[in-house]
Amino acid sequence: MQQNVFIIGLGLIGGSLALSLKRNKDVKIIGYDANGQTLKTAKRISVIDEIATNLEESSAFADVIVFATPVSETIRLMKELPKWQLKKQVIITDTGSTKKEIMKVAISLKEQGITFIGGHPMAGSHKSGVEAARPILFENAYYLLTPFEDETDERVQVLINLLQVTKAKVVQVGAEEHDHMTAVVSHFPHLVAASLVHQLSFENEQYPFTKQLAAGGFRDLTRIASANPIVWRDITLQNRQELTDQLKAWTNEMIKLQELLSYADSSDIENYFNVAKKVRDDLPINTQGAMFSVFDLYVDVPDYPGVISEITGYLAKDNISITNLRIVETREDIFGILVISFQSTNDRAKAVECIANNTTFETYIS
Ligand SMILES: NC(=O)c1ccc[n+]([C@@H]2O[C@H](COP(=O)([O-])OP(=O)(O)OC[C@H]3O[C@@H](n4cnc5c(N)ncnc54)[C@H](O)[C@@H]3O)[C@@H](O)[C@H]2O)c1
Ligand SMILES: O=C(O)C(=O)CC1(C(=O)O)C=CC(O)C=C1
Repeated sequence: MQQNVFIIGLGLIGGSLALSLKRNKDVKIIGYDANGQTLKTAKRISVIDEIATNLEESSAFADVIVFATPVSETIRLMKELPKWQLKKQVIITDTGSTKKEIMKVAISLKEQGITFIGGHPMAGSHKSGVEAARPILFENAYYLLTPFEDETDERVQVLINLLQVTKAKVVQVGAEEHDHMTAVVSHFPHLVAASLVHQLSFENEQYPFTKQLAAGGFRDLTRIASANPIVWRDITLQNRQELTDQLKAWTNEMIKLQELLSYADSSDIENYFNVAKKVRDDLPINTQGAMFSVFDLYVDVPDYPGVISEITGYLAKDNISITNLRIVETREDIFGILVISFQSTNDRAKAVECIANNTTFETYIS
């Protein structure tokens, strides 16, 4: 039976969800975006099947409505929702990175007999907009749902069944717990990344060459500072309390570091890095999701003209698609490091084999 899914907000996440759900031939995607150009692009590149020109009217055809808008807009739209024409059995969900404030607003929907099940796919990127959307974005990632405690299993199961095609790992959590955990692994790291970039910018006034030296380490650590400021403004505002708590804990950690520096005890310093390395190395980095949404491969390449097109040529011949390519200019010897990004671990593994079969270049996975 055909299921009509109405996605509101067709950026990175709404677009990726649309592309992913469309793989189920029984699902039809109706899309809406406040930006008319985005809406047209979404239709032109087949992210959606049908354009919705009017929120109130298009909602009447939807079995499932997904808000994939910045979280403040999601709350504003949720408050308008009871005025829209809705099917009796419609399920409303969202993709927002915060859940507590959204579930508070959902209480009034529930009181009006409307089913709302909060959602948050733990995968994404610093890129935004419909052109960045990818059907495989959610594969192997956690997809958190925050239904009300007394929501019927049958209603939650309808949403879980719909999401099955994304190949995400759907897990149910409470909204408060959600906002605490995501503050730790996602929201607070974004604040830290932004603050490091501010620090560089300040430093750069006196030492302009510093920026040129920002190579792999700084770039890896601050990639997420390139994300959409509106999305992150809203997340920060909605999860302000948890972020304040994280900032306090981080400040205490910095005081510990200050002490380590002032005592200059080499074994304590080494131990500090050892503990961090162990915890970091034990993270489940080979799965997609909160940890990685791109899969990088490092290739040691000799410096001769045409070497990059040679490698991309081998990959193209083996039908391996790449999502990004860059050269890390950290060394001045005859080899450079080419960093190639792939959409999945599988593509990256195939690339390792392909490069080994065709060249003598060393490859590394960070
Ligand atoms: N970017 C990530 O990594 C990520 C990951 C998981 C969840 N999320 C959450 O998903 C949501 C969308 O994020 P994104 O990264 O796709 O952002 P995005 O900037 O790529 O897309 C947001 C889209 O929403 C549209 N929009 C804004 N207000 C609207 C409105 N009132 N009506 C209709 N459309 C509107 C914008 O025009 C834009 O196309 C956010 O709530 C975000 O917190 C983001
Ligand atoms: O991979 C990234 O660039 C992301 O920022 C993805 C990320 C994260 O912080 O991990 C961002 C926001 C989310 O709500 C979920 C995932």
